[in-house]
Amino acid sequence: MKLPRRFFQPLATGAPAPFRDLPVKLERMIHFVPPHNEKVRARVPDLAGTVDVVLGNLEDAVPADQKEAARAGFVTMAKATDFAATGTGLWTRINALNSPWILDDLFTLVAECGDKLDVVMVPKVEGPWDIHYIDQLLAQLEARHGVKKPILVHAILETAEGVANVDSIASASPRMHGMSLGPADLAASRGMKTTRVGGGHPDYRVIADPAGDAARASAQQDLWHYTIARMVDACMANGIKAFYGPFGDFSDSEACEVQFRNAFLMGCAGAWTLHPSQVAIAKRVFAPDPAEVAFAARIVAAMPDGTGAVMLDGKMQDDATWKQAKVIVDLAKLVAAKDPDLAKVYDLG
Ligand SMILES: CCC(=O)SCCNC(=O)CCNC(=O)[C@H](O)C(C)(C)COP(=O)(O)OP(=O)(O)OC[C@H]1O[C@@H](n2cnc3c(N)ncnc32)[C@H](O)[C@@H]1OP(=O)(O)O
Ligand SMILES: O=CC(=O)O
Ligand SMILES: [Mg+2]
Repeated sequence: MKLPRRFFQPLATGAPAPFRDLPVKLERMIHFVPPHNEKVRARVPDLAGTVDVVLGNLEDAVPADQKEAARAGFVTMAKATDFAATGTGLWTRINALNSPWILDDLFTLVAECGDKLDVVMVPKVEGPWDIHYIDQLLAQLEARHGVKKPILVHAILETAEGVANVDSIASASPRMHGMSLGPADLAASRGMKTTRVGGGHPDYRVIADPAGDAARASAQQDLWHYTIARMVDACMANGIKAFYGPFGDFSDSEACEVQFRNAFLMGCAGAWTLHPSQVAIAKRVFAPDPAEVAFAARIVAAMPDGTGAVMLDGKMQDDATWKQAKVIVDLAKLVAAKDPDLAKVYDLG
């Protein structure tokens, strides 16, 4: 373990110092773009103003013979749009550490557009050693190319070993931005018997005891509850953000919304959107409900210094519920700063 006083030191001479605190950003959706697909890439300048994060994906879903085209497409895409001007994050998902592409991914992207790149998403992270490797390499590349602000790292939680090491991944480096659940790779890694990408499964249920001839009540359970809870705890304990990942059935927007909402209620900041139709769902879900915001604002106003006990509509409020209310009001303010329509609805002054 590194000494605490060395934790925030740059890992290469000339690399920017790591952030002490993460930049505060609204990241309701991480929108995946296939950069080798010229048609989709052409939509990025318009897309940039409508999503919180544009991610150019270099890993799974990019055919092996198009990895180089995806990398080049990402560089073109990064240079063509001023993402910072629209308040949109620019991320990439690099190839896995054991793949033949990762070195060229990082060498090319940091050299060509390191100053525009906010976050590198790292797939199939197994433990803190993977983050340490990327951390050191990024520091060397930042130093070589004179990158001014540190590029953050986001891990995908998508292997059984990664879940076993989730706490030490979350605390591995000050470069950690957060973590996303990757239900597809995780299902495979765990030997789960499903071909779905996220969401529920009709066969994962509990049933009531037999009671004569009456039909036994039965309810579907949430396959992802345990992992999302572990991920949220690991992230929040380390001051970083948790995200739900992909929902693969684009035809079932209702189920996508339920999966996103469960993640939101559990503490996630956002989710991946793989298709334009999922962007509106993420915007709807990852912004607090106006009635909840109004009630939270009343709690904050009723306890100006956040201490004591008061009654509101028959419900007891104290220091703990004040903190709950603060989470909602702070998020509403962040959303309102970006969304004038919701700013009017929230009416937080
Ligand atoms: C499962 C584990 C994981 O790793 S998930 C992450 C990896 N997967 C991805 O990144 C997939 C990202 N999405 C895509 O590549 C496309 O959405 C795929 C799946 C190929 C489907 O595209 P397509 O067949 O064109 O769908 P469509 O006809 O319904 O599209 C309608 C219009 O929207 C466009 N579109 C599609 N996807 C995106 C996107 N991600 N971002 C921006 N635009 C997108 C299409 O080009 C199409 O445009 P137009 O109306 O023809 O002009
Ligand atoms: O990369 C995402 C996943 O679900 O696998
Ligand atoms: Mg994956």
